[in-house]
Amino acid sequence: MWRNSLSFSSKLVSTANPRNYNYAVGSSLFHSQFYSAAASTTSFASDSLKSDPSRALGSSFLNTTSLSAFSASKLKDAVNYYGRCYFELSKARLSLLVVATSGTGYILGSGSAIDFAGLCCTCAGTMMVAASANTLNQVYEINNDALMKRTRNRPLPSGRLTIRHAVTWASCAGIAGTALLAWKANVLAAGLAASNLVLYAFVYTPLKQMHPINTWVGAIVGAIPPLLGWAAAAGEVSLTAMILPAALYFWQIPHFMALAYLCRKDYADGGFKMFSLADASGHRTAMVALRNCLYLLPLGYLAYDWGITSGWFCLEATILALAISGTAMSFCIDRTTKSARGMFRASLLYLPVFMSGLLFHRLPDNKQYQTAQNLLRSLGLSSSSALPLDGTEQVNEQHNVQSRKTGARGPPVAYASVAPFPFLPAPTYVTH
Ligand SMILES: CC(C)=CCC/C(C)=C/CC/C(C)=C/COP(=O)(O)OP(=O)(O)O
Repeated sequence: MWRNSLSFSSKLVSTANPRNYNYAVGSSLFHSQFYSAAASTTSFASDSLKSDPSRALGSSFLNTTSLSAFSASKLKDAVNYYGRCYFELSKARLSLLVVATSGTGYILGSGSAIDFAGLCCTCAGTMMVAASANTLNQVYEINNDALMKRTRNRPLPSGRLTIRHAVTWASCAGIAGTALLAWKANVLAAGLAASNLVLYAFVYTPLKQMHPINTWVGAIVGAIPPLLGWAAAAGEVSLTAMILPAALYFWQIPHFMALAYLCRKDYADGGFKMFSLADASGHRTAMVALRNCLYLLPLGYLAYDWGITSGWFCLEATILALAISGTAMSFCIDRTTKSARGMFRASLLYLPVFMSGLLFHRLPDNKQYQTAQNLLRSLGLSSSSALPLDGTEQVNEQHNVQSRKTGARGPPVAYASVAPFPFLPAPTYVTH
């Protein structure tokens, strides 16, 4: 199917390109300069020039008589041209958001001292792998993108770049990004990035044309980068690493439900099987969005309870989740473009505010450590072998022992979190 799509796509590029190419860049300064310089200095067929200017660029470089014709300004134009294409192929804004989630995951997974060189390498590696994944997504969807208003001017459907060029770019970026993560972070982070690329480009992307479940698979793809960031910093993933991935997973459902509702005609034209297309009234779409907004409610509390943030974050994240749930509720009641747009805008606000709050109220590592210790002990699991104590923690441990002797209990919130269910007897807070 992948191969069929590629060969079909290349036919589409070669037959439809001249018109699209002229439409896309025909009026640009670059096009006129580049075309005349290349055409006058090489015997290259104008068809191939139109289908991919890079061929003409390469050919002209090989031709010594044409070298002088290529002035610095034309080179600059070519750099701008391809820079723009790579920017669009990479869906740079989306990739930057992915990098932000990965960077936040890195900081949360760091100890009290953040390794800034490691953070930069993790962000750069994530950016490259995300750019590669997004390019492969566009290679696969070239025919569908050509049919949608939102996407028809992308570099491939508009004919500004060939498939081969895009695949080469995706391969270089993907391999370089994964290697950087393996080299400067660890194999776990590199493995998560590479698996996520496969999940996005080879599972989610074909699923978009097959089944509405694609949105949930896409939500997993979006949730992995913060886990990757945590793994890059901590060298492992744990339950406490799951707060931001969980937020991203649940957040994406209302975000994409709103988008799929607002652009449903476009998605139908493109041949995508979005959830909203099989739901003419929009009722189920709105209910799914609301349900997932409500799942965001306990995350602030869990971040506090697991010792990742202070109690302020619990309060702020709960208010934030209530706000986005409110917009989802109004979309449920009044299924109009206006209310769907309201939910979409709220989703755009939610993520940066949630991540900023996480970073702002983040607790130093030893507090997280203490909470993990308490959690394990409360569950009757000895943590001493798995988590050796350092000097500071030994002081805290002595304090805990003292508390045990005096019968002092742990904080009520932490206590509540380890009670199995309200109807079961609560466990003793401190066990040995
Ligand atoms: C490290 C790594 C590999 C990260 C990748 C992260 C990534 C690409 C997340 C995007 C998640 C997602 C479902 C986007 C929508 O794509 P879409 O295909 O629906 O968007 P479109 O309709 O605009 O093409």
